[in-house]
Amino acid sequence: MSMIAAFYSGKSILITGATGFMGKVLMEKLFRTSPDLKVIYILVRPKAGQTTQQRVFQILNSKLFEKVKEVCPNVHEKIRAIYADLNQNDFAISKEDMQELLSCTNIVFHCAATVRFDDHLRHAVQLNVTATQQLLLMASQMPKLEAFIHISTAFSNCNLKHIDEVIYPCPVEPKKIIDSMEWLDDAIIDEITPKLIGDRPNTYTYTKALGEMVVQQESGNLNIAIIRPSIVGATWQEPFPGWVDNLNGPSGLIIAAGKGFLRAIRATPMAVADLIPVDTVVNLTLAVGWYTAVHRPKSTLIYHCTSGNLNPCNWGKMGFQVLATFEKIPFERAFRRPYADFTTNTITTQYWNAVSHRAPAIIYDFYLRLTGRKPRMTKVMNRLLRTVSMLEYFVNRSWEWSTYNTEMLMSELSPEDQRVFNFDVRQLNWLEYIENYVLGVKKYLLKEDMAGIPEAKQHLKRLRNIHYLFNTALFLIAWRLLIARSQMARNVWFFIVSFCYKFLSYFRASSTLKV
Ligand SMILES: CCCCCCCCCCCCCCCCCCCCCCCCCCCCCC(=O)SCCNC(=O)CCNC(=O)[C@H](O)C(C)(C)COP(=O)(O)OP(=O)(O)OC[C@H]1O[C@@H](n2cnc3c(N)ncnc32)[C@H](O)[C@@H]1OP(=O)(O)O
Ligand SMILES: NC(=O)C1=CN([C@@H]2O[C@H](COP(=O)(O)OP(=O)(O)OC[C@H]3O[C@@H](n4cnc5c(N)ncnc54)[C@H](OP(=O)(O)O)[C@@H]3O)[C@@H](O)[C@H]2O)C=CC1
Repeated sequence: MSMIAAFYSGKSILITGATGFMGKVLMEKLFRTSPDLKVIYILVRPKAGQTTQQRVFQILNSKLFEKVKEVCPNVHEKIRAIYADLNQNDFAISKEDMQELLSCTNIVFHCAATVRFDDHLRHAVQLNVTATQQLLLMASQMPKLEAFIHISTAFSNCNLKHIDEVIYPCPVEPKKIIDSMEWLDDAIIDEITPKLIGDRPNTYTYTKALGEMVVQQESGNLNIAIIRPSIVGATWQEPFPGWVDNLNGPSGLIIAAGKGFLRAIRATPMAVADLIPVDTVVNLTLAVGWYTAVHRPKSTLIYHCTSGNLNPCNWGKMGFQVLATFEKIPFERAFRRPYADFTTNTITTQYWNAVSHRAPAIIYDFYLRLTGRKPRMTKVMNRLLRTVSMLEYFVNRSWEWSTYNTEMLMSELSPEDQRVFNFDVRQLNWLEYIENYVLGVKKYLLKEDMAGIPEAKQHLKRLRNIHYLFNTALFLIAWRLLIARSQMARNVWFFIVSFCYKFLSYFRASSTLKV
């Protein structure tokens, strides 16, 4: 019997960010492996016209939860959605709900965050720093609390090259930042943001680093651990391979490449692609929850959940495998044939952006206008290129994360726990994983049917023919213009034509002789 699974039985667990990518997989695994847990409280806000209950209903009725319903048929009764907005005081939780949370919670998993790179500093601080502080305050009032697990990111210290499992302080104290956000106006915040984030690339990584400092400073007597995942990708094994439900990280780029919008990227092929499957992160998180509660380490332990130092893969290999998978499993209605290149040169990037991205978008929009439709491709392309430019920082550098605590924890697990809560990335076969990832993007994000693959392949053939025709026409036009202007070009042209004519005449004469 798994000790970790047994540990969660009968427990009341509080999860923030349960409606997010990682939160859903965390809930799924908990219900599937510990169906006897008492209750999972989730802090949810209404969104996109859905009430909190409707959101939970939708999650539980999704494909991700199909296996859970077999193992834990009363899952609806074990999940308690609590109306909450982490941007508000006391999270806008009602008094009764707050009382219940404070008196019953045994374990907290804090996953909620804004993961947008371009979020305004005020908002990123509110969610990634202030809300963490408030949650810790709540946790300190929970008499039954056994462990508080905070999800950070391996990139919180991406300004460093080698990162240990320790908290690195930021120059300005988080408390000062929180206070200043109360009274500074947006214009001043905009002005000081570059100075505050320093050599980090965005407000996300900066505020996640501040969040860690808050955890350290406010930990008091709590049993706390911090998990730092790198780039979280689709599921590797559980509950089934390839599950993904948002565009973050590589998923959006896989779509953009598969649909033929993105054909070149400024990326270093040899740089380490530190991707980590979401189920691996969740398995480590649950193991850390158990270890922190049962072994009560004296200090806050940080666990790196990364792949680079144990089973490295680089962006070149990853890009190549993504492209190879498109050959077998193409996406439907592609704009152009998927083709791609990595370049590390800024001028080449600008050239590719103009020739391979913007020009086809402009031509397509011209075609849309001619056929009486609204042009849209240039706008889509501009947004895509903006997104790509924000991700470039992460595909042109390599980091080294030490993983002593993570490896120590692995050695502490029983063989059964190592199997059920597997977070050993050395067992990951990248080629297989990437193929399943692309397939998952097609099925779960794009919602495309496998039956459409032959038609998608036909469509790609048509695109190839259009591409050849277009290039030939372009060549002939360019050549014609050149001939009109240059005597030398004319001479070359007549030489080629007469050579071809002689060759054909010889060929015809020799075949006549044979007859
Ligand atoms: C020698 C080798 C030869 C091989 C040749 C192969 C070459 C291949 C070259 C190109 C093909 C590539 C193939 C793919 C290969 C894999 C390569 C993958 C590279 C992946 C890089 C990932 C780096 C991630 C780093 C993460 C580090 C930190 C990790 C964390 O801790 S947090 C989680 C990460 N967070 C995020 O990812 C959030 C990022 N997103 C944002 O911040 C915002 O969305 C935004 C980018 C600022 C855009 O904001 P907007 O205001 O414009 O609005 P919105 O968010 O609504 O989105 C706008 C439109 O953009 C779409 N979109 C959103 N995200 C992505 C995305 N990641 N990729 C693509 N598109 C995205 C969104 O859908 C909107 O679209 P619209 O509705 O049509 O307008
Ligand atoms: N994805 C990745 O590549 C990585 C993620 N991480 C970390 O993992 C954690 C989970 O990330 P991930 O699941 O990918 O992120 P998502 O963006 O998918 O989920 C974020 C979650 O936070 C919730 N949330 C945001 N704002 C509020 C609010 N004001 N009130 C209540 N809830 C709110 C969201 O709720 P709602 O659905 O209502 O918006 C959602 O449930 C984060 O801490 C992130 O920093 C770390 C490394 C990499």
